[in-house]
Amino acid sequence: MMPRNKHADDNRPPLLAVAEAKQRILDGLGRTATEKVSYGSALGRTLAAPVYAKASVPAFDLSAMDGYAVRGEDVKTLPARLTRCGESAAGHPFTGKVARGEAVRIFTGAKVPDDADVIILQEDVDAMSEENGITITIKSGNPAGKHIRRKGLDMEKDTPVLDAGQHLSARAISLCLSAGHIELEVYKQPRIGILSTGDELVPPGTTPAKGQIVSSNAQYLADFVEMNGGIPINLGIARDAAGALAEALEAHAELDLIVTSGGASVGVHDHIAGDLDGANQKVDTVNQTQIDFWKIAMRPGKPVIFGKIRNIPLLGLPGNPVSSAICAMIFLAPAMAHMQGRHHQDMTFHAMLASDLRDNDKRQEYLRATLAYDAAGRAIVTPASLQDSSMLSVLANADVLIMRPPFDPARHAGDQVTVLPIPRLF
Ligand SMILES: Nc1nc2c(c(=O)[nH]1)N[C@H]1C(S)=C(S)[C@@H](COP(=O)(O)OP(=O)(O)OC[C@H]3O[C@@H](n4cnc5c(N)ncnc54)[C@H](O)[C@@H]3O)O[C@H]1N2
Ligand code: MOO
Repeated sequence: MMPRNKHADDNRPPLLAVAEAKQRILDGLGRTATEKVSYGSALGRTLAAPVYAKASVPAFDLSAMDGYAVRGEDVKTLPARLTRCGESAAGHPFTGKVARGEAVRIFTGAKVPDDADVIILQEDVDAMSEENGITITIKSGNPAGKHIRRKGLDMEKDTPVLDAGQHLSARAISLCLSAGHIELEVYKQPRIGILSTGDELVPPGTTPAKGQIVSSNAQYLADFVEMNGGIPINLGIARDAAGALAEALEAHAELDLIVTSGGASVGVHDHIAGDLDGANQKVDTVNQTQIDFWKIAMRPGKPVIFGKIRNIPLLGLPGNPVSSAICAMIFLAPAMAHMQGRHHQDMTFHAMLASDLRDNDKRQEYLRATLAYDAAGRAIVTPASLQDSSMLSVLANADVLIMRPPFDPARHAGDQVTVLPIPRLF
């Protein structure tokens, strides 16, 4: 009988699918508490309560054009001669009424005077001056109501304009201001601890000695957390030793999520999974560790881990910089959205392949690729020829990830594939 290979794990369960891994991460995360913030600090936050319009916007009927406000009955027959009786400008409304035979000079954004129901563009009017009392000639008209923005067109008083869970973009914040709000109820920013692991790592700014490398993952993850509305907490670099994870957390109890990079795989120097399943803990009950899953059907990103330590959820990302970066896009972005009460939706589209791809195996794949448009405006995607998960040079120059499901058959130049844009900041 052949001796059993110590490293083989032939009875291993099938790797967890990416979608299921994502769902299990979301299921394992709570929402942060809520707080009120001023509009100037609200960018990127998520609304915890719906926003209602405090007043109708516009608050009164406005002219959408520069011209003259008249009564429809006066311009049924053209040309029509009317007397200019006043002016309505933005911020300076005409307070009188428009009588028969009269016209009010009006400008874009100005209140439409009472009794006027037609706006005539100034291009359609002969007027000798900008004086009140002059006679003007209307050469052509517009139907009643055209070029008038009615009261409540944008929002009606007391109606909802944004739902809870809405991401506060600059657009959404300007809507809130227009709706009369200067304070918004939002989810607190999740505090995300970032721990790098590896005896070879030195912090940026340190010249690596032989065998050492500069740690680049932690800064990527910190930027990623910040751009996704969280507060990154640098937990430093843990050495490749059993129990190093718990030690690194000692001074950091107030975390909503821990993200580690490295030490996720199966080597004897990889300790994250071991630290989580209790095998490396002397007193397991102190650290309250749990492992939900380890290893998923994803390339790059196979050794991803999800678990808990001291009741804090932990997402263990692989050390390879490209794996860590892509796993953040696929798992950390939706996780952070979820913690802040928001649903994350990957925005994918289809593009035409510029070169052939061989058939895929059992792992869902995310290929680094560049995007260009041909003369007909079609999106053309070119996968990088080298896809090694250590190659930041490829990732940093990529525009999109080509997403390939497990067992995707061979694809050929000209085929349509699904692509996921890499946001410019990442
Ligand atoms: N026998 C097997 N070996 C490996 C497997 C496997 O299934 N069986 N999986 C491979 C895959 S896939 C990946 S991904 C890696 C992930 O390994 P780890 O998460 O344990 O990562 P490390 O070994 O710690 O590091 C990998 C690589 O990345 C560099 N690194 C680590 N941290 C950083 C950082 N903060 N900044 C920059 N670079 C970093 C590290 O020096 C290594 O070169 O495992 C495979 N092995
Ligand atoms: O899955 Mo690893 O993340 O190939 O490099």
